[in-house]
Amino acid sequence: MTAPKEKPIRENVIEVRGLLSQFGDRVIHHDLDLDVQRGEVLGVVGGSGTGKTVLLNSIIGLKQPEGGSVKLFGVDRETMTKDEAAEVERRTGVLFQQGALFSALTVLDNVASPLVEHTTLPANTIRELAEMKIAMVGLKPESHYLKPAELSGGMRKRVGLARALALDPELIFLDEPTAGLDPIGAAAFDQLIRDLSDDLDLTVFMITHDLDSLYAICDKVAVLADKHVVAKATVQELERSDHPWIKEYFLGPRGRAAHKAA
Ligand SMILES: Nc1ncnc2c1ncn2[C@@H]1O[C@H](COP(=O)(O)OP(=O)(O)OP(=O)(O)O)[C@@H](O)[C@H]1O
Repeated sequence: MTAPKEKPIRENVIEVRGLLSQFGDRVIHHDLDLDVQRGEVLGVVGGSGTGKTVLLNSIIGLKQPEGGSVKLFGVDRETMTKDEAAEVERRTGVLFQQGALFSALTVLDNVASPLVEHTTLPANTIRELAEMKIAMVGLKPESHYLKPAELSGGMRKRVGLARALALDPELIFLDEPTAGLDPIGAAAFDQLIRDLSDDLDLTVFMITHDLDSLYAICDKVAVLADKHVVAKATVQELERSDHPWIKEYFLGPRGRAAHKAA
């Protein structure tokens, strides 16, 4: 596996400032700041229920923040026009935790669906583009006419990734992409994400509990605790942190095992 290389600092693709997220009286995020630079593979970690998915949803616009601001590609979510929102959506891909594939559609039609929705391309071009994305994530043409129920968990993740890549996004969001995969499948999926980021200059926002993924492919890791991002740094820097949760996470038995394997 190729270790992440040091990259020059580039413009922010995601810029979150003073985010406040609540459900009723329950505060999930308070004064949360986060920057993600172009081309960066960012791992997002934190204890269960710390609000990683809520953060993802707030950035992609599925949850309206109660305060603060979220900018994508330099455009503020709150004031963006309908056209700007459509443009941001076109430049962004999302792989949800459960894959969120359409169960009634074949692999090919699942991957083609964003192209059907967002472009006016002729059907044969859409089909060719979908076939290319399916090949790009390492699936064979035999998978084209299978339905999601006929796929393994790893294949389903790959189809979800192919669909997230359908519109050639510059930024993708992945919610626990390797959850449920065996270690070999997870390592292969990690490598695929790293290669895509390197080859396509893709910015990746990846929620994960998988320490191996952090060591193998992430340029930086953002840690969610105490309702905000308490650190954003390389894993090597985080290993030296004094924050109790970070210490426990990286220097506990699983962290040490991942460190040794990296
Ligand atoms: N629609 C909702 N209504 C009310 N509370 C919600 C809603 N969605 C999330 N929450 C709450 O927000 C908190 C953060 O949830 P979130 O799913 O973001 O956690 P997470 O860090 O992704 O957790 P995990 O690692 O277990 O997936 C949780 O306490 C959850 O119960």
